[in-house]
This record gives sequence, C-alpha cells and structure tokens, in this order.
Amino acid sequence: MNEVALKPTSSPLQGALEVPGDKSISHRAVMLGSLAKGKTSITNFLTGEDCSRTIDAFRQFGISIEQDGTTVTIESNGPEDFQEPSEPIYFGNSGTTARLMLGVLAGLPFFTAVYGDSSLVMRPMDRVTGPLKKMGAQLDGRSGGIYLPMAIRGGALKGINYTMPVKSAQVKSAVLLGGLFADGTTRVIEESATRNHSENMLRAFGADITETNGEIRITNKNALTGMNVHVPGDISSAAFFMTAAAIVPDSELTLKNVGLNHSRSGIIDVLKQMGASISISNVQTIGGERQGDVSVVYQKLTGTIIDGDIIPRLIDELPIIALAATQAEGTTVIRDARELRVKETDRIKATTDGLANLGANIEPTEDGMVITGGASLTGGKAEAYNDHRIAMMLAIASLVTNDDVTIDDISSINISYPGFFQDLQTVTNSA
Ligand SMILES: O=C(O)C1=C[C@@H](OP(=O)(O)O)[C@@H](O)[C@H](O)C1
Ligand SMILES: C=C(OP(=O)(O)O)C(=O)O
Repeated sequence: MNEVALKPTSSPLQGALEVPGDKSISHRAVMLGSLAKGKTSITNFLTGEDCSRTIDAFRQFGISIEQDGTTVTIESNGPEDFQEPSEPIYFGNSGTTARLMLGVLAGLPFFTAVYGDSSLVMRPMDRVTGPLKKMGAQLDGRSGGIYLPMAIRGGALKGINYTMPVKSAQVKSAVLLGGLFADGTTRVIEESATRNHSENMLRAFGADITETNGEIRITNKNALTGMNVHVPGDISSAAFFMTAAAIVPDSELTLKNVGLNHSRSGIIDVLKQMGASISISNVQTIGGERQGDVSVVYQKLTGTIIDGDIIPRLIDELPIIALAATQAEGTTVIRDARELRVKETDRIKATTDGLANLGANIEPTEDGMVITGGASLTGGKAEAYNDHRIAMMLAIASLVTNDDVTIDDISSINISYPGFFQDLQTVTNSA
C-alpha cells in the first residue's frame, strides 16, 4: 500500500513546467519504429510503466530497443525478421498496448499468447478482435473471446471496410495496423473524430494512408522506414496542472511544449467555455503534431455542459474536469461518456465516489455525471482504484480542500506520470 495523506494547501501555482512526453505518441513511436526498416530515434519518450510494456513486447520479437532515459533507439529489419515469442507477452495495465498490439499480432505469421494485470483483464477486447477476425486473423480469449488472456495466430489478412461502432482511437489504430499487413485496402469510417496520432505517424513513416471526411484508407504497399520522432508533452498530464491553475486563486502557470493536436485539446476548449483564462504561444508542428506553450491565469469558473463530439477529444480528462466543476459556480453536466466505465476502472463511479467523499455535490448518471459546484471541499478519504488519472485528480483536489485528502494508493501514477509529485511541488513552492 502506498497510502498518502495530502495536507490542504491553497498555495497558488506559479512559474513554468514541462510535463513528460505524450503516452499515446510514445507507444506508437515504439510500434512503428519496430515495424519499420532501419533506425528510429525517439526523444522525450514517456518513461511511464505503460510505455515500457510496449517496449518489452517488441523485445520479445527479438527487436533491439535501447533506452537511455527519455531517448529510445530502435534498430529493426521490419516484421519479416520478427521471431515467434517463446513466452506469453504481458501488457500490464495498458489498454493502448493491448489493443494496438492485437492489430500488429493479427498480421504476424506466428502464435502469441498475451495477458494483462487485474484491471486490463476486465477491459473489453472484442471491439478489436471483431474487426481483426473479419480481416482473417485467428484470435481467442477468455469469456468467449472478449477478454485477456488471449491467443493469436496471425498472418494472411485481407482489407475490410470498417465502420466504427465505438468512438475509440484504440480500435481505429488496431484496424489500421492490421491493414499494414493486409491484402488490398483497409478502410475505417469514424462518425466522430478520435485521436489521430496513428494516422499522423503512419504517414510520417511512409505508409500509404489517406483520409477524407472521416474515412481513413491504408494500403499495404510501402514498407515503413525508420526515422526520428520527437514526442510532445502529454496534454492529458498537463491537464492536471492546467486545471489546478484554473481553480486555485492567484495562480499563473505556463505548461511548455504541450501537444495541441485538435483531437486531444478538448480540455482547453472546455476550461475556456467555463471562463478560464488560457493563452497559447510558441506554436509549431513537428511530425504532423501541433505543440506549444499553454498559460493559465486563475479566474472564477462557471458550470457548463460537456457532451457529443467533444467527448473523444477529452475522454481521459473527464475526472479532472469534474474536479474543476466542483469549484465552478452553477451546474456542470457531462453526458455521452459511457466509455469511462471501461477504462482502468469505472471512472464514472471512481470520480463521483471520490469527489463525494471529499464533500462535493456530484451524482453519477449512466453515461456521465452532474456536478453542482461553488462550495469548498471538506477533504476526507478516497480510493484511487489503482487508476493513475483518479489518483492524480484526488491529489490536485487537496489544493482546494479544507482538510487532508487521504488516497489509498498512489503507485498507479507511475503508469503515465512518474515525476508528478515533484512537479506539483515545484509549481506550488515557486510562489
Ligand atoms: O489510442 C490511444 O492512445 C488512447 C485512446 C483512448 O482510448 P479509447 O480508444 O478506448 O477511447 C484513451 O482513453 C487512451 O488513454 C489512449
Ligand atoms: C485509458 C487510459 O489508457 P489505456 O487505455 O492505454 O490503459 C488512460 O491513460 O487514461
């Protein structure tokens, strides 16, 4: 157990901070770098546990991957040289590793067994095995093929046209990765845009991929070629500090080099909609990924409605947005976010239980929550349910409570943000 009792501090957040590299982009850089021929160098790689699971998976195929802090170097001859792993592959807590790797494994002509931790084995995999089976892969798993552990016999795929039934970048990416190995063209049609890092990076590595009006097409024509990838700061990590600065009076904080890809920046739109003072500067685009500095100056927030197409653009930020809503004047309604129920934990339950324990007026709904804000939080005990995003949200809550916030276990934070508490200390002490 790593229980902590965090003292309430109303100390404003000041100065500048550079959050670690983006988790989604770090995973994809290792995957495409391993599938490419030649050398790939990744800088500002996220050293969190989830991305280590992706590195370990490719090492099991015999790929040479060297890691020196946030720099990762991959030397590969491409998938023809991958070896059949002699041991099952462990995906840990990482949904992105599991779902995207199933797309890769579907295309590799050998047998693999895969498993995950106690959270990952409860997360639905049929959303990716469904389309991959249509492409010709043989996959089976627990409970009739829905859950890990799973066994895959890959190879000989054919392109399909796939209209996505769930708004999920992991599903889209798994099908596109399968499409890299399939005969003919693979088409994915999405109704609402989800994060497009796979498309951006596949294009940069030389894949034959095009996109028009929500239809993405990939053809197995060009081998990928190794390249240099610089990973921008993770907006999902920056979100904790942006929100903290937006709710703690007198804060004035800049988050530097944050990824600002439109498919990820819903948090900025929502905070602005709630009245936050946010400005963006030093914008540049590297490898198809927009990035820049985000400055937040404290200003009183008001409640809002969050639903529809913006949900996939801020899905991982909804727990911290719920905390912002507890500090905003009026009511905030979050809808169309049923996907939160199948993350590392049921995030609708974890967020509403946790914030209610700290004194918030918050109610779960089937696909979201309703928060009546404006009152200060008391503090108290709350469970992180072994979910990094919940643990960090509860830690940020201690900046606005009257008494201690006790969190049962904070070790999950290493999944996506190993230096979180040091960074929190830096910006709260520089006032
Ligand atoms: O593709 C990705 O890197 C991710 C996609 C999202 O999941 P879904 O595709 O399940 O929505 C997100 O919640 C997850 O943190 C990372
Ligand atoms: C849902 C998340 O990740 P994953 O699906 O990769 O476990 C997350 O990081 O919030």
